[in-house]
Amino acid sequence: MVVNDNAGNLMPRGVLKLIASKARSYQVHPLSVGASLLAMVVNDNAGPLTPRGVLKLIASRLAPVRCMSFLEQQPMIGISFTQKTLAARKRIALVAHDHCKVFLLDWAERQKDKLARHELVATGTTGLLLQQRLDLPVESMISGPLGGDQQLGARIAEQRVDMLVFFWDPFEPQPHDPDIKALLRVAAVWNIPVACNECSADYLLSSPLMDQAHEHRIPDYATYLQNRA
Ligand SMILES: O=C(CO)COP(=O)(O)O
Repeated sequence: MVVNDNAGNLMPRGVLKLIASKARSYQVHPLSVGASLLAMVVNDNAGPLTPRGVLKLIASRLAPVRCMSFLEQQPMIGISFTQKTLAARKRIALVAHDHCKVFLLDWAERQKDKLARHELVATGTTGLLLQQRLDLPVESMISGPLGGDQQLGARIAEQRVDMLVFFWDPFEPQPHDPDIKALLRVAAVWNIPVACNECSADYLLSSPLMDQAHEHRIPDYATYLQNRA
């Protein structure tokens, strides 16, 4: 689509050069599905372009560059995993952006009995509001935009947080977007359950795993350190 936009206005040789350079830059995509999809995208609506030889050239250049299937690849490059037991009493991190705080507070009040069985930790303002609404102990980090998301991320990496309920705002950019992304990323790295809205948070809390010890898979950092020595 990108390649063919305004293609009608371009002279044939210019088209060739432009498409070839774009095609080359896409070719480095490491996943075979990306390359084959691109081949398809580039060839969609290719009719207006001439000569026909150009199309053949592009299609051959964009044909899948790797044949390795996803199943043959390592699950995550260079990472081995180990099992860790999560205790029945979970350490739950709670976070909400300003426009979502009312949803988190209402949800937490509705789920108060279940939340009371676990340890609660939150970013600064969210924590203060939760404590007031629930009358339960909530450990508060500093406020999110001042580094609270990063503090929670560090706790996840240290395996001191077992679950994240983060009602992030899908409509507003945040000044600390990189911190938010980092928090969500590290939660994925350490394979902890994450809920991003009321519905997913209800699903998490209604899981039988909430109130029992269970195993989950985490990166095997100890073995990595041993092998590195
Ligand atoms: O900004 C936040 C998360 O990204 C939330 O921070 P507060 O709980 O301090 O408002």
